[in-house]
Amino acid sequence: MSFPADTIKRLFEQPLTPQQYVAITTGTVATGLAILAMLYPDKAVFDNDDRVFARRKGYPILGNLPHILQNVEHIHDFMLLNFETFGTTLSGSAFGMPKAIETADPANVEYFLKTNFENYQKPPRMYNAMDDLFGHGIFNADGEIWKYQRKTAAHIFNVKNFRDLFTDVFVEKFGYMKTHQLNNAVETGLPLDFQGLMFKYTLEAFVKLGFGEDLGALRSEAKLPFAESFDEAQVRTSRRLMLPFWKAREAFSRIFKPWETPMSYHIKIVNDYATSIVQKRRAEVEAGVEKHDLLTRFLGTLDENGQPLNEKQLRDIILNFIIAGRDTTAQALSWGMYAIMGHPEVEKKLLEEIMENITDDVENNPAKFYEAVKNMKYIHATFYEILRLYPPVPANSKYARGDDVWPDGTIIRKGDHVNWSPYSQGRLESIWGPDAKEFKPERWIVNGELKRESQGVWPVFHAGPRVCLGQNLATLESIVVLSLMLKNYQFKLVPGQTITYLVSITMPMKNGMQVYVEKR
Ligand code: HEM
Repeated sequence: MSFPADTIKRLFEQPLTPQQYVAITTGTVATGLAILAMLYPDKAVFDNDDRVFARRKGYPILGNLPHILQNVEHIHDFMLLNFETFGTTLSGSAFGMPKAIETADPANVEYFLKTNFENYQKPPRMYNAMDDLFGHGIFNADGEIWKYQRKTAAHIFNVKNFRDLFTDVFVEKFGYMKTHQLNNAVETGLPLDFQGLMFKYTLEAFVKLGFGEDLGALRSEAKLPFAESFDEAQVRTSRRLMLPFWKAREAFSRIFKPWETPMSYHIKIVNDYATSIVQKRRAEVEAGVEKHDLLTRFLGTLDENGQPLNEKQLRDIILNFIIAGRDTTAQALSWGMYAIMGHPEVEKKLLEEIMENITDDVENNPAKFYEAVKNMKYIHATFYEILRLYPPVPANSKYARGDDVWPDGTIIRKGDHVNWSPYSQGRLESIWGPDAKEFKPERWIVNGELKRESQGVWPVFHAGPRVCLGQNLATLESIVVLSLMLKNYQFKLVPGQTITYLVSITMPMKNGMQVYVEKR
């Protein structure tokens, strides 16, 4: 049977009813989706990459996006599971996200962070998502903008400062914490939030040695509004990085969830704080007050264009250094105490070493303290082991400027995103052996000597030209604090808590950690 041409013409000329319009549109979209689902049955639509990667099977059109959404609250363990199940170099594709190659292979990590450093930069997507909080500070910069900041800051981390200034600040600020929060917890018998206290301590200590200011974080009962907003802005920044379409999602939230405080509110609070520090220092410099801290150095520095730094550049520097100096070390101390409380045999060995080296005389003399720390192998081993299992920067990302081939043969193309996971690397049996998930500081001591792993095997402080500038500072601070705490107090975990991580730029405990404190 065939329709005469004038019948077909009449059918098309008739206006469609709304029902017909909906039916035709739905039919067209459904057919389109069905065709795309056939073409992309287990990966993201338009992912036409012809390279073969080990990977978790995705969903039609959406690829791995549903897996990511399902596991967003424990993404680091999900990544670990993927590496354990499918191999140490993988790639998935997720709708709305750029092509990413994920690796936990130490040789690859060392290669792209160190050997072929020039070929890898921070991902443009990351600059964008992190811009509100980090601006063009050291963590969110490459090239000349990164170089002048690294060069300027490096001057601060010299032996003289470690011996004469840093240890002094760490011991002094511990003294305050001891006579206030810790002794108070002993006397009242009430639990305290250990992580909350560590965040206050490291903030107070870093602001003092970095910017020459006594912030009063330890004096304040409540969390400072600056710290509150700084933490929230970091969590939101990490969501921007992990999930697609962040600009649309945030615009949607502003309209449909008007009760939520917007990112701009938190950014204003942190900006006001950073700007107030800069203004105060400028006034001091004008009044002829001499200081030699990090901020003073940056006030005398020229940027990549040979210009003195403006308020925005200085604000970026302050906030980047606070995250570097506060969050990472507070988390290392919190996860560290958690691990020590769960391993009395480690605590006993630590105490023996502390009692032998940190006598009362040493405890009250920062220069001697600095020297004594150098002999304490077991506490160093414990610190490395803490970072292996609980790396404060648990995952990270780069972007390939050009084609490349990795040591394991993986083909990299210009524009690929490269993700690596110190969290997974620290827990893989293929790297650390069958006891990989156990807390064993002894693995860092071989024939009585402290052993360091290569930066590829243990990238907790990054690797190559961008290796963490503060690693010795963080190690000294952590060892001073752990020594003084364990020498003076015994900590007991309040039962019934869930201790887990919060997914953020770094790896804080999600609900803090309540402990009882007793005098030793
Ligand atoms: C346990 C404590 C710490 C850990 C685990 C840690 C880890 C890291 C990591 C993984 C990076 C690379 C970040 C990236 O570019 O993606 C980094 C960079 C950096 N860290 Fe640390 N850090 C710690 C403590 C500190 C401290 C106390 C400071 C003191 C200011 C500091 C200063 C820096 C700086 C300035 C950089 C940027 C280096 C560059 O890009 O050239 N860090 N750190």
